[in-house]
Amino acid sequence: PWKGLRTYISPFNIAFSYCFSVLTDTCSVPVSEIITVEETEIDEKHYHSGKWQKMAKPYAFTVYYVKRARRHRWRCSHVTFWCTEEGLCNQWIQTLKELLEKLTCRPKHLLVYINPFGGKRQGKRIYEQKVVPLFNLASITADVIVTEHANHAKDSLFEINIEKYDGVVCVGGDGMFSEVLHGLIGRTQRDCGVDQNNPKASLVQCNLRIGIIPAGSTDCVCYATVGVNDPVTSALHIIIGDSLAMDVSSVHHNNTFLKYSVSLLGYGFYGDILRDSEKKRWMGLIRYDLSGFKTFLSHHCYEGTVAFLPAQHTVGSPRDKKSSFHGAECRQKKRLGSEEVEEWKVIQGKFLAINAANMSCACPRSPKGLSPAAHLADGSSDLILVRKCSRLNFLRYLIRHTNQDDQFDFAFVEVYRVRKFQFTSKHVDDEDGDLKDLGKKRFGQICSDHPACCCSLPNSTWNCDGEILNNSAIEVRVHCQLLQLFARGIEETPTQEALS
Ligand SMILES: CCCCCCCCCCCCC/C=C/[C@@H](O)[C@H](COP(=O)(O)O)NC(=O)CCCCCCCCCCCCCCC
Ligand SMILES: Nc1ncnc2c1ncn2[C@@H]1O[C@H](COP(=O)(O)OP(=O)(O)O)[C@@H](O)[C@H]1O
Ligand SMILES: [Ca+2]
Repeated sequence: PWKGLRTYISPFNIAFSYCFSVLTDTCSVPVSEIITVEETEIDEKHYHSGKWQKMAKPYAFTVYYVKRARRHRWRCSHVTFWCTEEGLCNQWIQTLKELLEKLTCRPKHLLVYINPFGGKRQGKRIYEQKVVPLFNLASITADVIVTEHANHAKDSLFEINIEKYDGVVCVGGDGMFSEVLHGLIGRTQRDCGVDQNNPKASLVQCNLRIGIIPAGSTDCVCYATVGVNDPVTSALHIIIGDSLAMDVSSVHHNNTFLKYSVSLLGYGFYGDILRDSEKKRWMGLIRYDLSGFKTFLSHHCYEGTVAFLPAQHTVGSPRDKKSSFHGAECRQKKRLGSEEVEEWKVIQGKFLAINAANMSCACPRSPKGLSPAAHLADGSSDLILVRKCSRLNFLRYLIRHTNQDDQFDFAFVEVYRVRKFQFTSKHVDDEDGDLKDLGKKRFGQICSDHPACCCSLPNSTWNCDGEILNNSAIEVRVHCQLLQLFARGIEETPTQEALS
């Protein structure tokens, strides 16, 4: 019946493998990657354009599906199928729609937060121009909140009736994602009666998944979980209902909850960059380069003690060559029995940077990230200690984040996979004054007393996913798979044929 077809679909494929094959360009698309199926109106012009005239009145339907493009990008593509029998055409539409309805992982109704001031201030435009048309195509409805101030999204998640949504979408950068995550985790704990201030409490997993439409400055969470910071790709992962579990670290100070962290928790270098760059927010994205350069020249180191609990339950090490990223599967060897003794390790010294990476922290600046083999969902974090060294050595260390060389292969760099850690500065936090003033003054000054080595300063601040923490002494614990994203992890690069 499919005479004169431009494209041909095999019923057998649908029946047996939930796939359809487009024989003309031989591609196969799993039903799970079909965005939608629509009846196609055939206009008079099209019909009389010659090609179809010999055929009886044709009927057609269009399948919209995910097509992979270069460098982990996804695009919406479509193919139209024609035939002369109305009944058969309808049957195809019906069958495909039924198959799609069985995919219960797909969201229907979403709550969207847009930070209009993130990154290049394009959040609203990106959402309206790139995401809305795709959500409409997929019949996804959304309630949209454009934030009016910092913490708007977080606070609103404590009040809103979240039960009617299938997910929360944040349009912005890592800071905006962090807000939504605090709102969602905080709300879940409140609803379940768990006290976030108790560092030993076992937190309850969130039911709603979060989708990130990248519109920020670093977009590291999106980049490291999708493979690219591209709004269309992220929208498509949301539409097809992908899920990716991820670990979340809780940060406490003196039995008081401070923050959660999913990507980088950094003291010293990244803390100083962030503190300096916040004053330069008006500059946009280059603020990080300027502050980075300035912080690099300042070359401050900080004295303190790091105590950590090595992760014995995980497979693999931070020094593995191949990224052990792959996603949702939790690569735990075994659950630790409560009778197993926890052995803390203690390291004291002067550090240029202390970084805890819960994920690779890959971003456009560093495509393999701070800890390329960090695992997203194994209940561990990679703790990187960069000890006092010369500027030249620190520069060599930084440069290795941008190429294929091993950034851990230095005598002054150590890396551990941990479940918990604590940091205490040699100089105790003085909340009401002296040190803070000192802290304010010291930024920007290039140490002239010790030009060759480091200038030791009392305290830095923690950079917690792009937010500043005011205490230097912290206690950190990784919560395995506390959160789910609309993502699937970074796919193996498809072969050239698959792309053509
Ligand atoms: C010599 C070049 C060295 C480049 C080394 C780059 C390593 C970059 C790793 C970045 C990891 C980022 C982890 C994610 C952090 C975000 O959560 C967080 C918030 O993001 P948001 O603004 O989107 O909300 N972003 C940040 O904290 C920004 C970190 C920015 C790091 C910039 C580093 C620039 C270093 C420049 C050194 C220059 C030395 C020049 C010597 C001649
Ligand atoms: N309407 C708003 N006005 C001011 N700040 C906001 C607003 N909405 C969100 N924020 C805050 O802006 C900060 C940075 O946002 P983010 O989207 O991460 O952009 P960037 O990647 O450029 O830092 C976040 O900490 C968030 O709390
Ligand atoms: Ca992890």
